[in-house]
Amino acid sequence: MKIIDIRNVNFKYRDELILENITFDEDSPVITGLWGRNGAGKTTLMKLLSGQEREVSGDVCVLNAHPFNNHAVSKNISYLREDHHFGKSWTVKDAMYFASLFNENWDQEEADTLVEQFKLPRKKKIASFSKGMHTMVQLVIGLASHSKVTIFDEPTNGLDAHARKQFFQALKKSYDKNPRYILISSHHINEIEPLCEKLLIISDKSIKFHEPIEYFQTQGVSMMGKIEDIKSVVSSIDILETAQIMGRSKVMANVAMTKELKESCERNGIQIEKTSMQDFLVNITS
Ligand SMILES: Nc1ncnc2c1ncn2[C@@H]1O[C@H](COP(=O)(O)OP(=O)(O)OP(=O)(O)O)[C@@H](O)[C@H]1O
Repeated sequence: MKIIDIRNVNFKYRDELILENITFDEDSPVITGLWGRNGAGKTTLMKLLSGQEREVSGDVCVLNAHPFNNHAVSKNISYLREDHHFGKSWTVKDAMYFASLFNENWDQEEADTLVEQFKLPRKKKIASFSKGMHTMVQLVIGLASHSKVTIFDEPTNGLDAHARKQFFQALKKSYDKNPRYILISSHHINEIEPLCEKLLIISDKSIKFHEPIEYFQTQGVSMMGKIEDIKSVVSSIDILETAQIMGRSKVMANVAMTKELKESCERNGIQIEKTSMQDFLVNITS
């Protein structure tokens, strides 16, 4: 059974095409990072996967079923986003109680441990919490639910560095204990890189890449030298960006950092280094 199977999906808000011909699948538990520039359609894709929006055409299949308006499948999907509302008078204790009723794989021990770790007061109203504390309540629910498909939409927005680190550690621990499909969006690729086994990149309304993290760890190089020398080692179509620095050319290229390429650069007097993943992604989606 495929966990996710998305075929030729198009989605519009009114007449505006937001996602076009989206196709990807996943058949094993994995932590996948979702990256794209502002307005690229990350939240929209997450809403389609969690059954909160319906595709205009194509087929969205999650856990072998169409998730839109389908409680049988959506009970196995957790979608956590910043503006989630809790009941006005709810405390953490209430939120955890309701979450335990709606999530059949709920792990109370993990929820208790996380509430302690995040130092969330159990009996105070969530409505009186700071923005970061409010987010933490959702993160605890997202993790302790152990849903087969768990989707975190920019989960660390508004969290301080310490809380972000705690969340990432908790996510890894929870996943190791119970591997499942986890999709996590973030603009800060460096933060999620150590956690992710794959990256899903959206650009121009479509999936640009759905690759293991290792692909992004080798792809994308920065070269400095004479442009004619650089063009002798990489093809012009792989050149993403060129700048002039003190009479020399600085080029970012969409090629893998291989031993052969390093050696060719050495022979041609070209300095070469791996670009940061963030720079590479920004350039490849420009
Ligand atoms: N309810 C809506 N009605 C109309 N258009 C919408 C709606 N929600 C989102 N959009 C549009 O859909 C596009 C994709 O938005 P989406 O929120 O999915 O992007 P995103 O990648 O999550 O962006 P960001 O990184 O800024 O959060 C944007 O152009 C946005 O304006």
